[in-house]
Amino acid sequence: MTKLSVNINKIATLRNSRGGNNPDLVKVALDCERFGAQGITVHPRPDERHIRYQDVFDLKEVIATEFNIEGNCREQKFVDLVLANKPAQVTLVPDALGQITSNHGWDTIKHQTYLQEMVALFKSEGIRVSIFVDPVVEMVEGALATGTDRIELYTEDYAKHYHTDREKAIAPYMAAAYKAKELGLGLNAGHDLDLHNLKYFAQQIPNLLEVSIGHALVCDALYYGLENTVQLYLKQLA
Ligand SMILES: CC(=O)[C@@H](O)[C@H](O)COP(=O)(O)O
Ligand SMILES: NCC(=O)COP(=O)(O)O
Repeated sequence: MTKLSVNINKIATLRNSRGGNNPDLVKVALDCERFGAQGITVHPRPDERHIRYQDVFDLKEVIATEFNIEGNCREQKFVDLVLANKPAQVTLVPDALGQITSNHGWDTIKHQTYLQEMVALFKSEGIRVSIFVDPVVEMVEGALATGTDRIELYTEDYAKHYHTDREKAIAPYMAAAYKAKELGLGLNAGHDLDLHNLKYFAQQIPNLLEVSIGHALVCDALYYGLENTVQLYLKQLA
């Protein structure tokens, strides 16, 4: 079964817009768990525009499901944060400073030696590692050589083209997923997955262990409420 990890970045964005603690990020995380989510994802960025570094410590105290921290390991502050909190999983994402949102995966061939070092560091602390990659077979093969446990397929392109030609949109993801399966790499996916495109993705990618979903899920919660929305997403994965 594919696990749903709710990315709560956008809850932090809303909270930060007024400087207080409404909505309460920790409460929302606990409610997502209570409503059935099997994991919580955060992606702290260096400017702390949504998730603050302190949020990670606060969440780690209380989260009972799988805690996934995403970010760029080129920033020492991120590495220190992950090592101090020892989440179930760290997802390595190669974002530039000030980037609005993630827009590409790692080049696992060019940065292989560096990634090997980072993967070994996190794994030596008992943290499962996932590397964010584009749906390109060579990048999956390169990921294997880093020693990573999993890869996360960057799904923006799939989401963008789903409504025009979903067979064509899913094709590179299926090729990457089958390569990961053949190589024994675990498979996650995320970015712009939503209530329209999720079911087909999960049906076509049978070895999908986890999806992390934030932006669309939080938008849907405005209309359906958080509990219904988490349930609706879980239903797409059933
Ligand atoms: C790695 C990934 O695709 C997501 O974590 C996405 O980057 C969310 O980050 P923002 O909420 O800052 O857009
Ligand atoms: N790893 C992807 C993620 O956590 C959520 O991305 P999005 O649903 O906010 O696009």
